[in-house]
Amino acid sequence: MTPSARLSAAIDILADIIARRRPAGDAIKDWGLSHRFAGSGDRAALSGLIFDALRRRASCAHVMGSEEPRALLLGMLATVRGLDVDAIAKLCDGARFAPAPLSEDERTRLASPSLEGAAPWVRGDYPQWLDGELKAMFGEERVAEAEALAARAPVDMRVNTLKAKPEEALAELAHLHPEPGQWSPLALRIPLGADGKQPPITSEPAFVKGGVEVQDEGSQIAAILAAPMPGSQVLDLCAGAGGKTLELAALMDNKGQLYAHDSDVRRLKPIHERLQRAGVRNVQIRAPRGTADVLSDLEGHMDLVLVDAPCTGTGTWRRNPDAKWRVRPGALAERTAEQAKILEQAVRYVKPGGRLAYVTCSLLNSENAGQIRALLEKHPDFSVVPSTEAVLALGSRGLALRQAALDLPEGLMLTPRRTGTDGFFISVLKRAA
Ligand SMILES: C[S@@+](CC[C@H](N)C(=O)[O-])C[C@H]1O[C@@H](n2cnc3c(N)ncnc32)[C@H](O)[C@@H]1O
Repeated sequence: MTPSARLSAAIDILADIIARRRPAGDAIKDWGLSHRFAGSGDRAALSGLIFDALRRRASCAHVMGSEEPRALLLGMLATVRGLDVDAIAKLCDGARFAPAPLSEDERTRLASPSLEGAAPWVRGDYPQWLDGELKAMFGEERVAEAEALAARAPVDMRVNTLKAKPEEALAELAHLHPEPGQWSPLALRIPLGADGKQPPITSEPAFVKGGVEVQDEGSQIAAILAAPMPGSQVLDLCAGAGGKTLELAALMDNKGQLYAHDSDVRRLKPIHERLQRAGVRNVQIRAPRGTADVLSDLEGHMDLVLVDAPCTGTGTWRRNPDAKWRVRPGALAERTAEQAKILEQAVRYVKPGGRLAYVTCSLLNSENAGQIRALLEKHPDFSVVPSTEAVLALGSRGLALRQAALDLPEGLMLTPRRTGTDGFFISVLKRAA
């Protein structure tokens, strides 16, 4: 496909995503199925165009004075990709398969794209209704935080120490130019290619053999700060596909017992194959079975309970820019109610003297510090482990992480701007002995 044809197709797909409020990945996949002539390079380029436009949807609309998919893509070419008006006009020459030529108004706007006087949610590219929540968390820094959330994310890998050493994985992936992580001793960061293209990591022998996993460095840090001890009893209450379960098992060096549960059996499905590939041997999967209480025998026995709670996912907008425009106030209310319920359940499993780690990939106060404050009010036998202590699990890099993160009385907030990771809230609590 020519660059013009790709742009034209991207406009059509973006229209579908916006009109039907559907996930971008699904729309791109469907388009690929009905346009078999497009190769993988075409699909990658289209994804890059669409995701970049979604990342900057509000500011592109402001620059172009229009919410139309064409306006969003043209605005993105000027503001994100730095194309000048002549270069954009060349792509839009009205030829077969190319977008229609630029109008006079489009030319004027693309010649001097400006965000002067735009509201914070336009400059930061987030839904207006979230402004209060983000202000509560970041105050006047919310635009800068949101701008960092609108950038592309690198690919982070975690070395699975059950199968490989960090230096071995670095050597095996050398052709992808990985760099050691800034905070997690297990992290490798792989830079993105041109157009934001990700390398096909899951086809790499290092991945297939279980030596590395794809996992954002912030997520890695969350499991490390939870500090699961080898030989201890640990419950991963919201295990999902097992991203953190695998890391907890590696941190425990396969020693002790790790229980993986999720209320949704479908979410747990991939965990079986992933545990095998990673060489994990100390996990018992406790899948839900109708109305049976599959965790009752764990009550009061856990050294550590990890709650990797369902949340709005606002911290992962770099990776899921379409999700930020789909999230609704009703979803936030639903998530906070679920979180409170899950925390209430989680405390039952923590033994006296044990710990509870609460993690979200949300930046919103009501899903993070608000939940911890409510828990502490109801359960005075729990207290927050001070961040100075919690970060020691990271070794010598811990104190630097604490300085970089937003250090709240209830826990640490990692953000793309502060720590170069996805947004994660991590609170470690201790139950009185
Ligand atoms: C953030 S995801 C977990 C991601 C996973 N820990 C990982 O690292 O890959 C949250 C999970 O919580 C699960 N969940 C929602 N409500 C729950 C509940 N009441 N009890 C247990 N799990 C629940 C969801 O099904 C979802 O898989």
